Amino acid sequence: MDRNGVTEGEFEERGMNKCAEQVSHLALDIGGSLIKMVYFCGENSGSEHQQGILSSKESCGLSNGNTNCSVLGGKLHFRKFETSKINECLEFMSSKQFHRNGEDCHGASVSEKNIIKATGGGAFKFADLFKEKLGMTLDKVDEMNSLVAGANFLLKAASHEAYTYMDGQKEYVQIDQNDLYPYLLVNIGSGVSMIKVDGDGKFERVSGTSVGGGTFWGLGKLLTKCKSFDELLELSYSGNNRVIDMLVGDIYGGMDYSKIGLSSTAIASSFGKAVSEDKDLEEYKPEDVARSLLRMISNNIGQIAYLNALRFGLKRIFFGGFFIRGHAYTMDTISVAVNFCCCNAARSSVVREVFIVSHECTSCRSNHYCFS
Ligand SMILES: Nc1ncnc2c1ncn2[C@@H]1O[C@H](COP(=O)(O)OP(=O)(O)O)[C@@H](O)[C@H]1O
Ligand SMILES: CC(C)(COP(=O)(O)O)[C@@H](O)C(=O)NCCC(=O)O
Repeated sequence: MDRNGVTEGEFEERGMNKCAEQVSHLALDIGGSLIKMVYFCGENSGSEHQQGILSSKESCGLSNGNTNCSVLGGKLHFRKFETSKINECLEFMSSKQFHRNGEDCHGASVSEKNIIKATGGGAFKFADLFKEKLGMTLDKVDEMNSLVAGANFLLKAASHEAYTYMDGQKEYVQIDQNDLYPYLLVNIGSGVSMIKVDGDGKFERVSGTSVGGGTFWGLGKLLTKCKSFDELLELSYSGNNRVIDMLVGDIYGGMDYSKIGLSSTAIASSFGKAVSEDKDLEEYKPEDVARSLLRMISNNIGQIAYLNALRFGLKRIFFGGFFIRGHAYTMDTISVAVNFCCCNAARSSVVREVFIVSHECTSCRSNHYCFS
């Protein structure tokens, strides 16, 4: 896309340079697969964003009477880096001189400015590296606490943040703040955590599974030779899982097993066809393998989530984490898995609503949130 003769990459780059002096908040989530970075970049005075919803004090989180901050509006920028390429993240931070930012807002000492909030396992693993390379100290924040606080905040403060996804239809839901709790939060990252949330700061991690986003990407990489996660996702769009999965109909001669509520098209055994067919991996199309894998993992997560909702009598499940990435087929499979379990449960279903929490800016659909 071209904006006034400036390509998108340049646009972002120029914006970044412009805001190098104006970054007022910076925080990191260093997970098993990805580093997620967020920073707030204020707009110059006189810009069209003057009417920003963040006042100078609010945007800087100040309560000490310091009104030096000139930020009136701006953007929350989100960036991601692969955790295995942490040096790219360090180089980015260094090139943007993040460790020198904040004077305008905080009037803080150099040592105070060099402390940044960080969550995820990497906040522990890489603390020394950040100190050594950038002179920054990571102020570690517990990842479950952050996850729940973030989900509660988004669900309450941002409209159009959660949506249901069924049969290709994305439907944003209006959350009644007085009827939010309890809910099950399913975070699909490298692994999967399932958390029962009862209120602000009131939660319990009730379950999880190691078969998560890392499994999809790891197995997918080995089986398809894809070089990137996006390539693997793209591939799964065009695949047909029925080529490799063993369906109920394959076992029952094309018929449903209606007595126990299984249709002929239901997957009886993921990758099961590969057992009876005398084929090597190379004889299967990578797109079919990718599709089977995505269905297997998404189904499994959906089913475990459903069982945990049933276990605690929860009527809502929210799914989040970078595995989903707004990918239609992933969301559809998760929704179908939950509904499949509901329909097949012996007693009446408890789960009534399945929501996917979005990751994008709800106003411009890009990877930053706009405050204007
Ligand atoms: N660009 C990407 N590179 C690698 N993994 C990605 C990417 N986009 C989405 N993913 C998926 O997201 C998962 C990581 O999700 P995330 O919520 O960031 O977890 P973590 O905190 O463990 O890194 C990966 O395991 C992979 O399945
Ligand atoms: C250890 C973790 C909390 C780390 O979070 P992540 O980086 O995967 O987002 C997560 O990977 C997890 O909950 N794994 C599942 C472990 C299990 O319940 O079997």
